[in-house]
Amino acid sequence: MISFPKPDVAQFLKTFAIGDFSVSPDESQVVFSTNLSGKYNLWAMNLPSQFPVQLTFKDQACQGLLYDKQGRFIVAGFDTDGDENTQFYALPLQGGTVKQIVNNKKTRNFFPILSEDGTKLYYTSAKGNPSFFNVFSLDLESGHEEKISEGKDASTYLYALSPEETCKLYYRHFSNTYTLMNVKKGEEDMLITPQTDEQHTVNDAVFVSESLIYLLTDYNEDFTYLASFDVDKKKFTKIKALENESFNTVKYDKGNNLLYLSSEKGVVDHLYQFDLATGDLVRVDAPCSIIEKLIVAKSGAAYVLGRSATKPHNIYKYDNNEWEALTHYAVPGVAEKDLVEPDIVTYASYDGLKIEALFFKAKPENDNGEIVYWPHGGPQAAERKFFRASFQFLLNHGYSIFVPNFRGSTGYGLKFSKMVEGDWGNGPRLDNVAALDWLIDEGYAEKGNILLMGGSYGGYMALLLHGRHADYFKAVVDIFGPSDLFSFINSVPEDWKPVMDQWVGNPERDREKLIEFSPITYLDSMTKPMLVIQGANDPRVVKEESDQIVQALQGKGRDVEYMLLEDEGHGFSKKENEIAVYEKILSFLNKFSNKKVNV
Ligand SMILES: CC(=O)N[C@@H](C)C(=O)N[C@@H](C)C(=O)N[C@@H](C)C(=O)O
Repeated sequence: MISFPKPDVAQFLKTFAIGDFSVSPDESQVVFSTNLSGKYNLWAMNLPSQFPVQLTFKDQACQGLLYDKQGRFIVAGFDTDGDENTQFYALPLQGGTVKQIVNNKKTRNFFPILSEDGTKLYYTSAKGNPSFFNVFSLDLESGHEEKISEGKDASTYLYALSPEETCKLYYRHFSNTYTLMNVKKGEEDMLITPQTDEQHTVNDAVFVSESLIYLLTDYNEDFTYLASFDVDKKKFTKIKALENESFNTVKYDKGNNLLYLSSEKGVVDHLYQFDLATGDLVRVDAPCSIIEKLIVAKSGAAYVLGRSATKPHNIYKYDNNEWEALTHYAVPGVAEKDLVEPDIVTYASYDGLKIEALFFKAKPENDNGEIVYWPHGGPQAAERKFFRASFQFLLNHGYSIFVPNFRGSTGYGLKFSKMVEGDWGNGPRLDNVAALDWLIDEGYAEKGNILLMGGSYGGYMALLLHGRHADYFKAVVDIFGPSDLFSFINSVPEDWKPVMDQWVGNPERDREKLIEFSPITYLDSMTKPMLVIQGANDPRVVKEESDQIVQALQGKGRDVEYMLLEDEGHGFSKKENEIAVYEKILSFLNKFSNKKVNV
């Protein structure tokens, strides 16, 4: 029998992803943004056919995707090569001709919302107010545009309209752990959570009538619960909480008088139906461990975009108590059983704080004995049970991967998430050191023999661990990590700047701390070979953050390779680039593998 070689990097990375999706009002079409052609474009399935047809050829990732409420056209946002300056376009249901409807060059635009009759597009924009944003109403027939709201003390987004459009809901982002919503009815402006000086978040809300809103908030609690706000009575009511679990999405099923709720519990998500008449909350078994988007159609059918550790992005439909997969993405030629499901482990940090981590162990037949240590990005994010082609191909090539949800991560309550604020380089760093010691004590790794790799905040942490604890590692990969917190604070998008004080620190007030927390302070001890990867258009962690650390280390004669991607931002959206990046990473790591890899 003929034998075939092991799957290579390209094969794993030819697993396609889905960035966003929407369902037409009559449920006859599903549109989704996917990299099926190697670059992100919109594709559609004209149901019941699941054969996808390509609608756009812009080769750009989509942000903001919705149908006209009468199902006559689609609105989609695209940026250019990762610059995050999203502009809006309208297109016919069968694609082809795309018409640009918002063209605010070099400006960030967000959250398109169409009026019920499809004549008006509401959107939030940095135009004229780069820190706090303005909201515009654009008449799609005449092209006349009106500013309807001006953000003042926080980035302010138009979030939703009531069914008859008499109320507008605004979302205000003061920091990642302090977000409020206000409802505006005529000239009256009301907060939908009680007034307090205690920081809390409102992370989703839905109108079920002109005057009743259901919202998800952690006001007065650590985990996000379901509450309601009656606009006429100005009354907030707590409805339903779960233990150590935060609701993060709420959708309304009018026909069945139900709410669909998704929740976050550590490294997995759950899905529920909440009966508004009886108050019963029923868990619905989801076909994936992470729910990235939930849509409830007028018919009551629910649509989910989700993924699991061993299953890439797919769209599923839930109807009559049954799930149907509408897309069938998988790793080409690799069975799910040959992919690795992570173990969930818990270890105690330096101060006794319990930290949850995912440990992906290479299968014995592949294992090369190497450990890749991956601090996640965000930092107010988490590594969860979701598919990463990059992890699965490294595992297939023998590398085990350890990922801790250090303090500051999401999924463990508001207090835990706040623990990184103003403390980028101490508590979270020591949680990482405790994880490294745990790996050594448990016999999984040896000091000095660990491979360190991270992206964004994870890249920052990789640089900082390299600078302060180089003796644990033999080589380091930094993917667009901030290298100097002073220059990082100065170069982030304008709307992030008001957040930096609480999130990272103030360059004057916290000068000593920011020096201590900046990787560039520790150049002398960064002695291990490094690979640095950066997207030239990254607006979050700009190219200069990588340029400066590479130049400084190369100036000292250190072994540092630099890979710059001209047409990418904060991530690798084009298959060709993604494959080149991970081929580079694999060959870099293979140089340090004790057991020569059988490729
Ligand atoms: C709403 C928002 O974008 N807030 C930002 C301050 C934020 O938290 N951004 C992160 C998602 C982010 O991009 N962080 C970088 C540094 C990363 O680690 O990916």
